[in-house]
Order: sequence, then C-alpha cells, then structure tokens
Amino acid sequence: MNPYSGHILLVDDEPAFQRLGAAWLQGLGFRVTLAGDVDSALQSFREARPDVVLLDLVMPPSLKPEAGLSLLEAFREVPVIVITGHADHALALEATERGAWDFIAKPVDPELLRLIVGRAVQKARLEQEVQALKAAASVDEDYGIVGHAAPVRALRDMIRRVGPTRLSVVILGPTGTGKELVARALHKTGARNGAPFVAVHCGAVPAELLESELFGHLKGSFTGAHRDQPGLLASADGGTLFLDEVGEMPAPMQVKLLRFLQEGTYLPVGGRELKRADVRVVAATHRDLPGMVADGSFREDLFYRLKGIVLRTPPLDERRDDVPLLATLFLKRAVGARRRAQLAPDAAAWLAGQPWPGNVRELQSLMDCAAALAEPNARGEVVVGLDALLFAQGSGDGSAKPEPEPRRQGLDEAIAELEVRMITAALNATNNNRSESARLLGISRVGLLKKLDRLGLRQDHPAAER
Ligand SMILES: Nc1ncnc2c1ncn2[C@@H]1O[C@H](COP(=O)(O)OP(=O)(O)OP(=O)(O)O)[C@@H](O)[C@H]1O
Repeated sequence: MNPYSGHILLVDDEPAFQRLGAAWLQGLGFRVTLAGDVDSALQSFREARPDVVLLDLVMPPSLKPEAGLSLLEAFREVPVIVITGHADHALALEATERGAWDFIAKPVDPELLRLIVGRAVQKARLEQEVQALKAAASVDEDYGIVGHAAPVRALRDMIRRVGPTRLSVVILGPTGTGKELVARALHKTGARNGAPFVAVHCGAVPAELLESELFGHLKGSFTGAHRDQPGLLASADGGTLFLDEVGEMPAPMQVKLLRFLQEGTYLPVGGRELKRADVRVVAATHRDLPGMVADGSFREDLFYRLKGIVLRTPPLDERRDDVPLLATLFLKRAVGARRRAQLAPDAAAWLAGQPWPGNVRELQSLMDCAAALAEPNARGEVVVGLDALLFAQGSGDGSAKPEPEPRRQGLDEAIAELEVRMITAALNATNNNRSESARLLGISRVGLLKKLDRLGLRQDHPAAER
C-alpha cells in the first residue's frame, strides 16, 4: 500500500507554510485539509477525520503555546506531529509528554517531513486495523449474538451444541429478534462453514415464482424463461438453506419442499430429471407455527420434518437488561472504529424502559439515527444523551413515544428507582466495570460501591475489573 496515501490535517497560521507544506504533501500523494486557528482546527478535525495532524502550537487568537498544547487532548485518537520554532526545545518536549507523537522544527526540512509524516500515517493505519480486529474478535466470540440475559445465553449454548450437527432447525420468535443472525450462527459453527449460506424470504417471493426460485427452471418452461436457471437449492449445495418466514410458504410449495426433505431430490420447473442437493435447512418464522399446524394452514408432516430442533429468539422486552449493551454496540458500530462513542446514563436508563415492539431491529435503527445526528464533542467523542435519542426517535418515524403515566410514589422511592435504573444501565453498558460505570455516572468508584450496597445490587452485578 502507498505509504503516502493518508489524510493530513495541517494546522498552521502562516499562509506561506500552509501553501508550501500542503503542496509538498499533496505532491507525495497525501490528502491535505488546512486550518489556521484553534477553532477551525477543532472543526476540521471533527469533519475531515484525518489520519494524522501536523500542528503548530502558536496560533491565533491567543498566540500562546498553551492553546496549541490543549488541542493535543482533542486530537489524541490520531498521531500528532508538533511543529516548533528552532529555539523551542522545551516546548517540544512538553508537547511530547502531553501526547504528541513526534515533533519537527521550523524551517521544515521537506525530506524529514516526508519521513515523519509517512511513519505517522503507517502508525495510524496499524492502530485502525487493530481496532477493527478487536471489534471483529469480540463480536465473533458470541457469533455476533450479543447479550447477557439468561435466554440469550441459553440460545448461544444451543447454537454451540446444535450447530455442528446435521439436524434441521426451526427458529421461532417475533420480528427483529435475531432469527437470521441465529441461522447464520448455526451455519458458522457447523461443518458446512466454508460452503454457501443462502437465504430466501418465503413471503417476499410471489407464490408462483417460489418454486422456480428454489428448484430452478429449464429454458421455455414458462413465458420469460429464456435460459436454464439453477435454483437456490443448487446454489446452497453443500451448505445451508435458510427459509425465512416459512409460515408464508404456499400449500403446494409445502408439499414439494417436504418431498425434497424426505428424498434429497427435486425437479426443476419444466424438468424431467431429478436433481440432488445436499443442504441443511434452517427455517424461521415470527408466526405461531404450531398454531398454524393445529388450524391446518401449515402441513404437520412438513413441520415435523423441519423441526429437528426448535430454537426461540426472545423479544427484547424479555431481556431489558441487555438493552444498554446492545444500544452501545450499535452506536459504536454506527460511529465506526475511529471515534469513541458512549451512551449517557439517562439515555441508557430511558432505553431500558421502552417497550420495543420492533425488538432489536428497532433499537438498532434508533441508534443508527442517533449516531448520524450526534455531534462529536470537543474531544472528538460522540456521547448520546436522552435529548439526542428523543430527537432521533421523533425524526426517525415522526412519532415520539408518549412518556408513561407517572406512578403514585414517594420522592425517596422514585429517586431509588431512578438510581437503580441508571446504575444498572451503566453497569450493563460497561460489562460490569465499576470504575468505568462510576465515570459514566459522574460519581466516585467508592460512591458507586456504597450505592450498590444500599440498593442491594452488588450480587446482581459482580465486579468485572481486577
Ligand atoms: N443479540 C443480538 N446481538 C447483536 N445484534 C443483533 C442481536 N439480535 C438481533 N441483532 C441485529 O438486529 C437486526 C435484526 O435481526 P434479524 O434480521 O436477525 O432478525 P429477524 O428475527 O430475522 O427479523 P425478521 O423476523 O423481521 O426477519 C440485525 O441487524 C441483527 O444483526
């Protein structure tokens, strides 16, 4: 990869240096954004998201080095190269102590600038890669199914046990609860991992096309069939076929699917020769499949063929304690690895109290929306508070949820309830890290420990940090 392909924020108030420095860096292949004072430097950092900052410490309006030094904290996510005068050795050392990655003296030697900036960009890239790998690793451990709630832990345990078998699986659960995520996890944990995972939404394909979609068709078998077309069963051969919303499958197609499941063979539309495919079938629906069997709208024999085992994805309402954790995950994903992001305690507590009829998907889209609307603070962090969430919710679907009716209770009781909600939310959002939770809540660690004892929360939230 070209070592000179990064994005540099050049912060210097001297127009001549801006011009020459930018031209030299651009000539090497870097993208350059310019800023000439403290405020525009902060704004450009937020908007341009550079890989590296070149920073002159003495700038308007104050022309005092302290103003430049204070920017080091705001830019701490990326390597900062400080530009100093020749006589400013002490200042350069102080800048390095306060987080600058390197320094270079004016008048700047262009070759030295090339070397230092090139190294800084490489460091920035490595750090970005490490962050991305860490994020991916922490998600992979749980097959991307995040949550500490008992039904979620039980679900992951079942996936670990059922994934490697050949059993077919039916996943039942309300919309947006992660059924497809579970199906993919089953595929990933099984021996078919390297083969394709093919999903078909049985309700989204018109009934008359579903057969050809699954089994394929031969040229001329119907108007518009201009050539032979293999179906999704053929594409999934050796892997997993995920039948999403299987409850929507029309009755004639149910018969044909059953035949395939029993015999392992199928007939493409317009074909005479049976084809064979080796697929593991995982089916899912938000509908009450056993109820549909009982009322005759879903074939009983097919249901028993599909249901080697039944897994259930719980509604988000039944795993409220996971809401802040999931919300923080989605917020971080939406903001990206290069920015820090966190949920303010009032936001976490509010989220945990919402009904979530659209389940995890609804929470995810709210966090996507909040992340898109949120402005990073002066330190480049995105902190989503309750006001931002309410705003995002209003702009998301235009229907702010009404606040629940206040219950009749005394002030002490109400305060204790609020404390429990905010503390639980902070602990969940930080994986029970007490120091981090105390910081989020704006209290000391000792203060938090006392509250945990007073509110009887200590045993529910064992300490995570050593
Ligand atoms: N426990 C979880 N951890 C992380 N992400 C989750 C979790 N559960 C669901 N999601 C995310 O929520 C979104 C909705 O999940 P998914 O599509 O799997 O739900 P579904 O039950 O199949 O929905 P539908 O019934 O509408 O098809 C996806 O982006 C998924 O990654």
